[in-house]
Amino acid sequence: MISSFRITTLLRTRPILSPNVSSSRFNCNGVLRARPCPCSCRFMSSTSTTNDSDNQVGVGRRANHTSSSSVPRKEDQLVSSTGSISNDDNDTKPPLLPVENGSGSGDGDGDDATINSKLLHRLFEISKPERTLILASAGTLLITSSITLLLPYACGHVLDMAILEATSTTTTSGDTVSGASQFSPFTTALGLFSLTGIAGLGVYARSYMLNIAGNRIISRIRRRLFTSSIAQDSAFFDQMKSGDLISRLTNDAWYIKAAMTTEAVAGLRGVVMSVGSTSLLFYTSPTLAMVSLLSIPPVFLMARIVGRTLKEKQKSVQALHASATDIAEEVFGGIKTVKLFNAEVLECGRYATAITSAHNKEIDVGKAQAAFDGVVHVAANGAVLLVMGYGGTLVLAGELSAGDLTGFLMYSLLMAGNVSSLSGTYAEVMKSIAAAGRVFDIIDRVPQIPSSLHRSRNTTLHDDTINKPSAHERKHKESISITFEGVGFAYPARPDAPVLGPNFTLDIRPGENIALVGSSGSGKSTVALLLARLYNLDHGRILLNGQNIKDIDPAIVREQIGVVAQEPLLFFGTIADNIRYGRPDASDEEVMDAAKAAHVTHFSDALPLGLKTQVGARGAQLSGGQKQRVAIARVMLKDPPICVLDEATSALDARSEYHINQALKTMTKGRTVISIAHRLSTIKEADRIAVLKDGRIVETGTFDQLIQSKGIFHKLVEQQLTNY
Ligand SMILES: Nc1ncnc2c1ncn2[C@@H]1O[C@H](COP(=O)(O)OP(=O)(O)OP(=O)(O)O)[C@@H](O)[C@H]1O
Repeated sequence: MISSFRITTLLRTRPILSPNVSSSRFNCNGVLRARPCPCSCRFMSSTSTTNDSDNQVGVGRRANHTSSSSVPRKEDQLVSSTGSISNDDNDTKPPLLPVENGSGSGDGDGDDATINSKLLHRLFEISKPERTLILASAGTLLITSSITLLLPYACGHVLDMAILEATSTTTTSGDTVSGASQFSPFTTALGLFSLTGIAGLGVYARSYMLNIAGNRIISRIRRRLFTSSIAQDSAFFDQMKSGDLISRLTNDAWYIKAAMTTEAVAGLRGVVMSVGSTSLLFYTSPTLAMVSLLSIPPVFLMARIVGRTLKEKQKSVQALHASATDIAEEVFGGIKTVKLFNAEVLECGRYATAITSAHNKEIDVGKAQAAFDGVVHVAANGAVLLVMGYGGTLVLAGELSAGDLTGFLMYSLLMAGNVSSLSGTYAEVMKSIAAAGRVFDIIDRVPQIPSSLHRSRNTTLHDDTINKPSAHERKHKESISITFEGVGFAYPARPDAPVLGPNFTLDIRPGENIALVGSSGSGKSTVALLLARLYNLDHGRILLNGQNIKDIDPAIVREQIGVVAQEPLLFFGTIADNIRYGRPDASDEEVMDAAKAAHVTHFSDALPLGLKTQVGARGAQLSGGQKQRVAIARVMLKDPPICVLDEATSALDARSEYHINQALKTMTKGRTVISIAHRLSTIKEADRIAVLKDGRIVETGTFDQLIQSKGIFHKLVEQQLTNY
């Protein structure tokens, strides 16, 4: 009677896996786990590293990290990524956007299992440098798991000793039984506590090492991803949403980090603890062990079904989050336009729709996960209760001691907890595989046009060596001739709407200043973009001094060309930083000279910090004309042999324009200049004017010749003069 009462009391002190309380929040000692998950999910600690105690018994402890807000952001360094580059315009074009098959394996073939194992293999590869740390942290499992596995045995033993003592006391009517009096449960507990202290140290070491490994891994992934993204050609960026790229850099990279650290060790711990506790179950009572293992088949079956669903659904979740991020980014970048059009409500609605669909999809994922948690919960608790019922009967029949049953129940709980934890790990790894597919899709994408990152390419594809920009070699540039020969081009995003061609031909002599005119949208800026090889041609050739640009390293081509764009983009930093963008190794004096020549000092001198004044994100703190002057100074500092001035002075007042034109005249002396212009003031300065219409040059000549010929140019000028 007494012993069965004590067993019941003891069992009551165990955490009861109530359906109302998420067992994920407890360790096996029923202690509420203190650290919340970094995202707003309902689960507890699973931050950057594992902090889970080995004692974890509860089920369904997985965290659901799909919220972008949950993901820590980190500025990353630019590193080199190199690879084989197709340099052939006539190559079969690769898909503009990464194929969303999640294979990330480059070939995209194979069944699901093959793709998963390829991706896992690559994840291991990417984590290789942190192998020692991860293995060391896994090694701590030997200590912590052994101690954890010892505790149920010790508890059972303590209980048996206590029962023995109590029974002896009763039967001897007050006589003390020798030996039993020396047993003190408290001293035993104290001894076990010191062991737990050692296990605590092991948990600390594991957490500490995984934190380091995790951060290094995520940093490496983000650097590689950023490098591969930035290396892509313009056609890629025309179609890829920047929000999607950011989402891959943040959310997806975070998932991979979790898989390779927290989940990997959690998985290993799950295996060690499951195998350990199962062996001890068989050691204690093989019959009871068989009963308790009944829970495993439904858990694994469910894990397999749910794992697959999760992987697929997770990809949509990430894509939907990317769309929402894209909207946010666009709105914040264009906040003035939004406000000027009172479009706050519209934008809030747009964002709400996007983020709601992302979260609805997440709820969908949650449903699958909840069903899984439910099955695991019932299976695990069912098995424990079965053991309790059957084991209790064995105790009553005298075939099992109360201590053994207690130890057995504790091992059952350990096993159930770890099996469910293993299934959870499987589900998380499936999500990480989905994320890895999205990340490797970009990392593996070979740009059609090599970027300057590939210049000093003597390393392998995924080398992490920091590829510092080579020191600008400032050779004295000779004038360069430019020839467009039978060019045909349509933007890859609009392949059915040719902009130039089918036979766009133009010869520009070395040192010539040619003005390109034509109606809006006729393709003038496109000519400059093609010259700088930001896009590949559909057909034809562009020659610099007779050499096809596709046979020259694009970085070298771009070094020869300075473009002052219609809407120049400045970067966050000071005015001086932005000018120095033209030539990073320029001295302060050279920056100052360029600033003076481009009349930047006219406005910067009036600012308290002069050239050290911050321009804000995208140069938002400067006026349009000021931005143009900084952009001109940037090109002046670059000092290239070919200058493309795309409405370079359109935002300037007449006086500034006059001064800058003088400076540009000095700067462009002896250089080949393409002035893309609508304004007469620019056109008149040109040596020759070429009129662009329907994708080809329809007239060329000097200003006077074209006026006299009374052709298209004459009409354009007339229209402009009438508008004045
Ligand atoms: N990235 C792009 N993707 C698809 N189409 C584009 C892209 N950039 C420009 N276009 C289209 O190509 C055509 C030529 O554009 P381009 O900017 O070269 O004209 P432009 O003559 O410089 O015009 P403007 O004088 O107005 O600046 C336009 O119809 C434009 O809509």
